[in-house]
Amino acid sequence: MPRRSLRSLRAALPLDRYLSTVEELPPLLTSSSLFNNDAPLEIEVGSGKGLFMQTASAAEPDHNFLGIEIAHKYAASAAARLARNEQSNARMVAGDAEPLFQAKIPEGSLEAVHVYFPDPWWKTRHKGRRVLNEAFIENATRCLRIGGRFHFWTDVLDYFESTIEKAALVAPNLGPPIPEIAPAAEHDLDYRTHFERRSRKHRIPVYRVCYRKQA
Ligand SMILES: C[S@@+](CC[C@H](N)C(=O)[O-])C[C@H]1O[C@@H](n2cnc3c(N)ncnc32)[C@H](O)[C@@H]1O
Repeated sequence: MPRRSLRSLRAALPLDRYLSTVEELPPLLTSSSLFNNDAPLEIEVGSGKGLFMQTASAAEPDHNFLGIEIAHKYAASAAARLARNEQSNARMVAGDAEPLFQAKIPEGSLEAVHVYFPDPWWKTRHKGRRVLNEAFIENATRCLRIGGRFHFWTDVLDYFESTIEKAALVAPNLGPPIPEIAPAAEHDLDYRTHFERRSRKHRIPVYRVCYRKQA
């Protein structure tokens, strides 16, 4: 039997509760404005097809999850996953995370920021386009509550090392980098993200770190 395309799946699902453009967002992004409650808010930057958003929001029903994905096609696909699972504690924004962290997220408000397998921008002249630049690291740290977590995983060693160096310089209050261990995966949904699944299945090393913001 032929598989249904992403497009036809999306057409059948009302995504209004799960997908917003930047223009449709409230002035400040908080649990109260987005989910009408005061549960801890976690944000994923660059959700891709949304595996993390699906599994994390199901595993932590007492937390809210906002995924920010610049590619509308992927943001809609991730939102469709959440809609299919009727995940009331998670939603997607189709847009650029950087200005949102600069202007729309209150200081000290977030439980966690997740950045998994950000685009590496391999060429030296393009590395300035990496989402984990100094300004973003500073803004994300400012938006975390004391004790809040910053997770960063990648399979690009140079990106991993330079981000750790930048964080130590511009956001010393993130504290020391704490290595994270990925659990064994028995099922395709056991990976943190689609890119993590791909890397591990191809035996490509993955570098994982978590920070906890200090007082
Ligand atoms: C390499 S993919 C990884 C996707 C997913 N995190 C995973 O691990 O499977 C990086 C994603 O980040 C998104 N992205 C890049 N820059 C972004 C930005 N400034 N704001 C939001 N999303 C961004 C890209 O569109 C892409 O979907």
